[in-house]
Amino acid sequence: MSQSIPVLDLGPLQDGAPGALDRLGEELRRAFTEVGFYFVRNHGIPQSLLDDTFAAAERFHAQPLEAKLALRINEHNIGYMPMRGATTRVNAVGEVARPNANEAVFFKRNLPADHPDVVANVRFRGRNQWPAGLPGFREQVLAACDAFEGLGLRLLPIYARALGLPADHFAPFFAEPMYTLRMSHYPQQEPAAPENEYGIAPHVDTSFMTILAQNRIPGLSLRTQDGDWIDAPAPEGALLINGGMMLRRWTDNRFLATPHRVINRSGEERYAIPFFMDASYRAVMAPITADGSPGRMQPITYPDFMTGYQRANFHHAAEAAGEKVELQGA
Ligand SMILES: O=C(O)CCC(=O)C(=O)O
Ligand SMILES: [Fe+2]
Repeated sequence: MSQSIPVLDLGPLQDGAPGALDRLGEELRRAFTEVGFYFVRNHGIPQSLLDDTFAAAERFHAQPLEAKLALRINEHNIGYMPMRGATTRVNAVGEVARPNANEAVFFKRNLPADHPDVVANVRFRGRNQWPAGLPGFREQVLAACDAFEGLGLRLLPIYARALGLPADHFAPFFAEPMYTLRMSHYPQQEPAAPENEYGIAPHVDTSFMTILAQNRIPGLSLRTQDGDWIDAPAPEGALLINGGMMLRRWTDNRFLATPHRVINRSGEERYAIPFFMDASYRAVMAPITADGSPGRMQPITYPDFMTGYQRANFHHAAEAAGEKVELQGA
């Protein structure tokens, strides 16, 4: 029914206003049962930090291709993915799309070389790959990761209330959240570009929570429950948040994972910085059902889900063609 994206204002919660958490919980429940996306205002991340992070993303992508290719994306989904380097195989609207017209670089939690998971080469627990010639870049990315993670953690009590649970329900599952910061660059697509060429083809994220910062250039749209595509703009001071397959699954399909896509025919360069956040690596997510019953899906961990997802989407034909299948939000 709702054709617009709800806006949640975190201000009253910050100020300790009575009833604020329950009110936001109800707004979030509606957002995730009707739309699957919401904006947050008064989210606590300074605009200057977002601006500086966009500047860092532009500096990264302005490097010569060889410098970026030196950081080529690996099995942990960390590193640089070249322009048209991946195709969205699991296409939310069932069409065959061309390789995505964007380039992106992915970072995860910055683990030290002697971390036990790094030493054991645990999948999705690899070390970040940093560019050699960009002073200050690493510090900026780390500051952005800390800020987005902080916001994600502050939102968890609202998710708990939206599901009728005690405010601290999710805390033990997010002791050390998995996350991926993606810096995407969408070049202008030619007006004459084929219909099935997207900046990013219609897809559903894998994440529990995606916090999205966009620069001022439009291009993102989402598909409503009615099947219409509506624009998801980037209003000043607001961040856009959505849920992916992990949220849908964990909530026993009660919360939506809404398909979305990017087309950049704005005539300008578009940058976006999504932050995909998930539970801790070893946290077991058992379905949270309305009546406390076991639910339809098996309990699962992040690595089990991600490896199963990748296997399900693996096409030998794609591999033979040297094509990388996009891992959304790994
Ligand atoms: O670029 C955007 O605005 C959204 C990108 C996106 O959906 C993704 O990276 O999963
Ligand atoms: Fe996405």
